[in-house]
Amino acid sequence: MNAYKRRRNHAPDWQSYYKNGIPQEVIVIEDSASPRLSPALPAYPSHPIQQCFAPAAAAPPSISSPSMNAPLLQPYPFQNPAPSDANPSRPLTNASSHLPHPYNFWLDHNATISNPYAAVAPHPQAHPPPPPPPPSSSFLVSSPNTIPSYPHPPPSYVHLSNLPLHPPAQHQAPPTTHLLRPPVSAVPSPAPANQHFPVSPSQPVLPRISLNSSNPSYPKMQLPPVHRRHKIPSNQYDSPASYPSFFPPHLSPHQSNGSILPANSVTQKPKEQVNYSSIPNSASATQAAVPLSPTLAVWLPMTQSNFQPPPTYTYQPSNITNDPMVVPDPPPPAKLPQPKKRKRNTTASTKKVNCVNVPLVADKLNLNSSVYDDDDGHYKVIPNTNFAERYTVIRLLGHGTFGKVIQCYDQVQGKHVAIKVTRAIPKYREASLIELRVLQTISQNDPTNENKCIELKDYFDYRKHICIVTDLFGWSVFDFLKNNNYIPFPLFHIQSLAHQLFKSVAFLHEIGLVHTDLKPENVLLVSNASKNIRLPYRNYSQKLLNNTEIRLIDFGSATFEDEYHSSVVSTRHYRAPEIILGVGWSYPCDIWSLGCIIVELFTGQALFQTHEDNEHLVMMEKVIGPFNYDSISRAGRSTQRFFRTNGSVKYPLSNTPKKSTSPGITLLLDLLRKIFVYDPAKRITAKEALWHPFFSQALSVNF
Ligand SMILES: Nc1ncnc2c1ncn2[C@@H]1O[C@H](COP(=O)(O)OP(=O)(O)OP(=O)(O)O)[C@@H](O)[C@H]1O
Repeated sequence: MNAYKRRRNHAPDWQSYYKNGIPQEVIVIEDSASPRLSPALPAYPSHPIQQCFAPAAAAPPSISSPSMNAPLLQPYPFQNPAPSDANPSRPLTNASSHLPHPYNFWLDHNATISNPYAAVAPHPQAHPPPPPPPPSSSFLVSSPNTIPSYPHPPPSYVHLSNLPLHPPAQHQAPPTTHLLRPPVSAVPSPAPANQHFPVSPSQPVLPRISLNSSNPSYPKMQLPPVHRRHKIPSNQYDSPASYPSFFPPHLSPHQSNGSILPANSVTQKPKEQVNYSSIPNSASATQAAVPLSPTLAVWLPMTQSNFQPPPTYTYQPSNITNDPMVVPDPPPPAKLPQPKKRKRNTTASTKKVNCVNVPLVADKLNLNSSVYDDDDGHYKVIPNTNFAERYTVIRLLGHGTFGKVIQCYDQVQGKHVAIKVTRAIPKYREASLIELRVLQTISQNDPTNENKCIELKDYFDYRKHICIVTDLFGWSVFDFLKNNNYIPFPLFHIQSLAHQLFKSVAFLHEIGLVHTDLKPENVLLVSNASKNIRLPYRNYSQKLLNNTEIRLIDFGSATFEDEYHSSVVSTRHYRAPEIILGVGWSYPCDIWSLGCIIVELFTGQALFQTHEDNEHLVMMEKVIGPFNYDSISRAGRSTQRFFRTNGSVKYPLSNTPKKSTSPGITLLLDLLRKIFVYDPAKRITAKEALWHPFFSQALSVNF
């Protein structure tokens, strides 16, 4: 609700990130002591992964994101030479020489984590967080370097028949529990031999699905099955052609004019067997006995500077292929179609609640309000007191400008619930009526709660406080991050969290709602029960969630697209540029916020840590690229005031404190590239994002 407050000033020691070497095994310690952390965290940022994504000198224009004239996110290891932020004198041409190998962290073989979606512990907030850990000499953050497993070609376009696994001779028993893949039902039926995955008898075959697919808590990844991949609803990003950056430049099927090369015009090199074991690889010694997953088997060699692609990687439009699993593509268009102007009207079946009647619960004691309210109209939380003749107050869960959230015991249903008790002040009471209306609309349109927004269980007016009753959940994602010393989530958890978020937001947008306040604090874990994982190269343990299921909360600022929009929405760090520039906002502002959240899950840090408009814009300029000069010159005076005559953001200002720093943070994901598009009309939608290949890649337990 509160768009204006906050927060966060911490800085992990990125320098000592890998200083003790690469991980070789994971030890799982059940119920071990809290992690030991370092109190001294030097200034952010200086992590090599950030240096990898320095602005490109001459990046090609993005076909699918025309507004990004010069995309600044350059993937490791395909980046153009460019000086890094942290060390401008050092070009990044030879990133692999100073970066740890991204796949050193592929722990397929050694990971011993059994089903991470198993037990659901009692509500975590019933147990106070562990005391602050003792200081340690080093602070290591888990690996944002897992990111370079992306970009990669979607499995259905990759023919691996001739790809040797490395090294077959030393293959050991395939892992059984750690390859996290979508449920069986969501995965395309296996390809015939020698077509998509290595299946020759001399080559080991990794299990394609090893997670218990019947586990209902695992989010259903919406994989585009092979035979349907050209039948997804038509939009900007629904075909292989929409993902040009997916392919390394020399493999791209796209010509510079945007058209797709016909398959037979792609240069075919003589068929050759690539000897991957001869590729210099700092990880080879430790990974010698680790079988590679299909995705890794493709991308590990590609990360080497001397990699020569075997001809089997060549993209072929499927009308030429003999693969019976692939439906022929339509003939390639001469020019990629311009993205259509997308209209996201609410569907005809959307039920919009227009009137909320809040039942009154009488106060039998008829006390003076000063007994139960403080001076600000907040309800005083006193444990073990009666609340609304039905609940017993247990404890305070959280509070904001608009009120408090209290854990209560429901004597009728015999279970714990969360009650949001709004301040007894007219404007906050009105705001909570808006939230109630939104929650009712959500319930009516998703009665079985498939879309993981918080469910309204009850509501009433008690002692002049509007009260909203919901199920009780665990920590917010932000609280978990904080309690894990801001150690980033592993990539396979980020995949799951991001997929659920996009699904919830796609649903909200479908019914005509913009959330407007998406942030890690408003994403609750159903349970924050976790394991303590101790990595041998760290001298402390870290938490690994047992279950990544989440619920989206705080619909206090949610706005129907066709109704009044306040001029400023969103919490600062997650605020989209169109809101700052005052040029009008809609659904895409949620997508921007989701992008910021995803980066935060990757890094443990808010992407745009600022409290000032110009500084915020200059940070965006640094991370994403220059704003569009034409649209600035067409914008009104109030927008133009942020820019110089050449279109760059005015910064620093005369009153900017000297020590104010720029974030220097950039992270590359193709998905983020499509999210962080200045023009909201060209930004990827939540529905489109659900089809993004990031969500269909199989990820291993990876730190
Ligand atoms: N159902 C729930 N289960 C457990 N904790 C909850 C629940 N709902 C809310 N909380 C806790 O209360 C906090 C505040 O909730 P919420 O964001 O809905 O209130 P708010 O007044 O709008 O807060 P803000 O002003 O910070 O946006 C959450 O961050 C979360 O920690």
